[in-house]
Amino acid sequence: MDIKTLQVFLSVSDTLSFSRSSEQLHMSVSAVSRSVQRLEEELGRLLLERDNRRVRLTPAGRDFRSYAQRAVEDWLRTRRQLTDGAQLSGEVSLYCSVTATYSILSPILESFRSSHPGVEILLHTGDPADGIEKLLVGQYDVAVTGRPAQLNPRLAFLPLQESAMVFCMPAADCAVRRQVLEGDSSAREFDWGSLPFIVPERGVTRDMLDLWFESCAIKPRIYAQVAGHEAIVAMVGLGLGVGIAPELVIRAGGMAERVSQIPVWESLPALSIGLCAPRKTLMDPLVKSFWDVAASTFARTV
Ligand SMILES: CC(=O)[C@](C)(O)C(=O)O
Repeated sequence: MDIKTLQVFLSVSDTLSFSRSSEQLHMSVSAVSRSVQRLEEELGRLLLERDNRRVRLTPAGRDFRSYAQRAVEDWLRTRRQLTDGAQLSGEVSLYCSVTATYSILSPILESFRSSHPGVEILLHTGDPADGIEKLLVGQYDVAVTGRPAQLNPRLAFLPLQESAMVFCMPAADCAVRRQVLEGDSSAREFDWGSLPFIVPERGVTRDMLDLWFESCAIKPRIYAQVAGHEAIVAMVGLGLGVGIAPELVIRAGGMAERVSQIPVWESLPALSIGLCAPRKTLMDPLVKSFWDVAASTFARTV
């Protein structure tokens, strides 16, 4: 049994006519009929009932038809992916945080590498807050970033995963933790202004936090401004202050045990994490194929 045989069977099960299928497939009627017959012999079951007037699917034929449809679709898709990928060669440059390399990029790269073996990925890590700027000056093709409230119209954004933004404090007993626990952080009147805050230097999450401070009428005490959420989580874990970070970064990093969440009266909006690229760059078939693989990888997991 081969794919061609399955295609012949599917055609006859659609047209319910050997002669119409023979025209459709550019084969002789006897070749179509032989092909179905050989399939039936191989399976030891009758798939099509024929009499002089008409052709009908048997119950076994109906079952086999759904298998044949799946097998043919699967084959066509795989062939398309392999041939598309084999034809493409070149480089795609990516910019993202260390956390994003293993939590977001690794499943994408796994399928991309097998479907596009000729394409090389150049990966650079750094503060995700710089991603958009770097794309706009043409330094990279694609970045993993949080979605800004206002996206520059020259950029496209593909959302892949949502992550809650979490306020965190040191998990071990220390002065900062005691200071938080002295009051009720989930109450509106909690004194946030006296806590040493470790905040992102700039970027989407810094903007979110500034808005939050403003809407809650809090004048924060900024203890440190750092690049990258991993550094915030590490500093909080060391007992230096309280901070914010996407839950994904806390969970994926090595300090998850050393920080704990601070309950809040009003939470920050969730961060939409995804791929960002200049619209112009997306017209490059290499970049577009990476984008498409990312979309289908995450469509399966979300
Ligand atoms: C925005 C982003 O890339 C992450 C994974 O959330 C991060 O590293 O902060």
